[in-house]
Amino acid sequence: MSLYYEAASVLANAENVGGSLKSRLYRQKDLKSSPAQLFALISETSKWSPVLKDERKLTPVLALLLTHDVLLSKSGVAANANHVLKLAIHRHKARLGAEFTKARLRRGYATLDAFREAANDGALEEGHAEQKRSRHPRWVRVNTLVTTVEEQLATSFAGYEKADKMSQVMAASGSTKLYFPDPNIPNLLALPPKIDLSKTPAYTGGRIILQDKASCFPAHLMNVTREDGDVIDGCAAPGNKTTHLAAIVSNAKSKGARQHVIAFERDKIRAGTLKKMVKLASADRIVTVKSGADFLAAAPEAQEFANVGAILLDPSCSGSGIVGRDDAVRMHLPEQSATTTTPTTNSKNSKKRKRPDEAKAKPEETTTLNLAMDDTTAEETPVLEDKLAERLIALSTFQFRILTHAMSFPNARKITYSTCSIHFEENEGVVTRALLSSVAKEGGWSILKRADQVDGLKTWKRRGVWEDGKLEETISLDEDRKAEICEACIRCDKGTDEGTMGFFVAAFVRAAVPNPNVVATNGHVAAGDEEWNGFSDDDVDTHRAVQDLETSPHPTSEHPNKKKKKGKKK
Ligand SMILES: C[S@@+](CC[C@H](N)C(=O)[O-])C[C@H]1O[C@@H](n2cnc3c(N)ncnc32)[C@H](O)[C@@H]1O
Repeated sequence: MSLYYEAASVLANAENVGGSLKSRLYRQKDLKSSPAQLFALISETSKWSPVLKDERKLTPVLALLLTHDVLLSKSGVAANANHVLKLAIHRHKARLGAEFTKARLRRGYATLDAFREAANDGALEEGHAEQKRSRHPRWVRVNTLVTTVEEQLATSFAGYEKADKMSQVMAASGSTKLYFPDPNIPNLLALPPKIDLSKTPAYTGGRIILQDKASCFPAHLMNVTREDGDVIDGCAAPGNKTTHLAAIVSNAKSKGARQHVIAFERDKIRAGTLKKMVKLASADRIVTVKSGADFLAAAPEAQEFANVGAILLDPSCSGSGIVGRDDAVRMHLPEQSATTTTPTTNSKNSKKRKRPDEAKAKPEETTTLNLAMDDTTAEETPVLEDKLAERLIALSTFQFRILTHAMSFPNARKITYSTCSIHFEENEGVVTRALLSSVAKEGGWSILKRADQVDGLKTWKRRGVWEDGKLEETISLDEDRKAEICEACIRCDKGTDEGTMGFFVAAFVRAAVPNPNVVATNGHVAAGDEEWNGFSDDDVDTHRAVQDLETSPHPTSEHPNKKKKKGKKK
């Protein structure tokens, strides 16, 4: 019977453990219930919580979880017949059933099935009509390592109709069988926002990958050819861009080249997710995962990177472009003041011993609880407004370092740099500072102009936006140069008709490097490119620096606003 107590404790998250709901459940080693069962209970209950929160006889979270199971779970409450919670909820079963029917009729649903469909579509949420207008489609990338779009349309999406416009897909309910082929990214389909593909054989078998459109831009913009040799993904987990790169590389490979993707991931736990995703996508024959490996510590001139001609960088960022995912859990809790009787009490005077998981639970201060459902996006957590300026300095310092480090790989000819941030500092700011850096100038790097970008992205209309006053005063660019940089940068905005999250990507190129395939055979780098040695193992742990600016200042002096930080208390 720990199921409900454990679910309540996970939801209360008294210890403020970070990460998505799924990662918290799977990381917690002392759970008695299965993480999958807990996840199912919490996510299903959340769908019904706008209705069920009106139950006022139990502690808020327990009331929701138990009411859900007593009314809506096929097998009822998962407990022995004489368990205190089961008895408590069953005492109210008849009344709950009657209230539930009234709630259904009040909302205008004639049958339970119609009510269920509305819950699954999010229609029970307040402001649903408003949200519907700016909904985020379910983007599906067909994994061409194992299948084709044609095959998926004939099998996994058999019976789906092709929409004429994106707007039709965005407004459709979760049960509408509709798709829209994306005009910018090959092998990408937009499906209705609330569609649940997570249990389909195509998803669990790795034939389709749920990846936001914007997140497909970097690998596509890279436009990998067989001449590019191996490709590094410098910040890879959970691996959406890695497997996308692998699919593109495999396409080039079929024309005769032997190319690999080398995926760096500094966080070992996230590297575990990355490995699973790579295997699931059947990309393990192409991708080598470097688990726990810091890309900043990779020696550019090492033999293992001699054939690296392209580097994709999608480093940690503020995550300010991430949209509230449609599959996020939004739990509506009963009002705290409404808690009247509880089978186990949190009252100070109670003589009854508290269960440890209950004792940990802090009182719900809000009536809604928002939880990220899974880890398939990024590792970013929202930044508080008052900490934003500091975080942006820390993040952009790290981003600049990682980008210029990539520029120091002697045989690299292409780099993409992306973030899911909307901030100039992390985007056009980093790009400009990197372009003006000595490593870029000496290495002959320039930004990939719009006219030279791959089909599909050349025509993408959202471009970079310049913000004066955000770079240090010593950087002075004329208006033409600013406009040129912005035109080369690609942006995606959230809440638009295009159905993307907020995103930024730019690419860098250079021509004057030897053919990587030739270099790979002799293992030597071209003369003249050796001066830049990248960063050593002794450099600061940037991840810590990103998370804690106060205690771990950055060693590089190249950040524009760093001077302003001088003298700051550490
Ligand atoms: C924004 S996420 C990457 C998302 C990924 N590209 C995708 O599309 O699935 C950034 C990742 O980079 C990792 N990371 C940050 N700094 C790194 C470094 N110096 N070396 C290797 N990995 C790093 C973080 O742990 C995190 O998993």
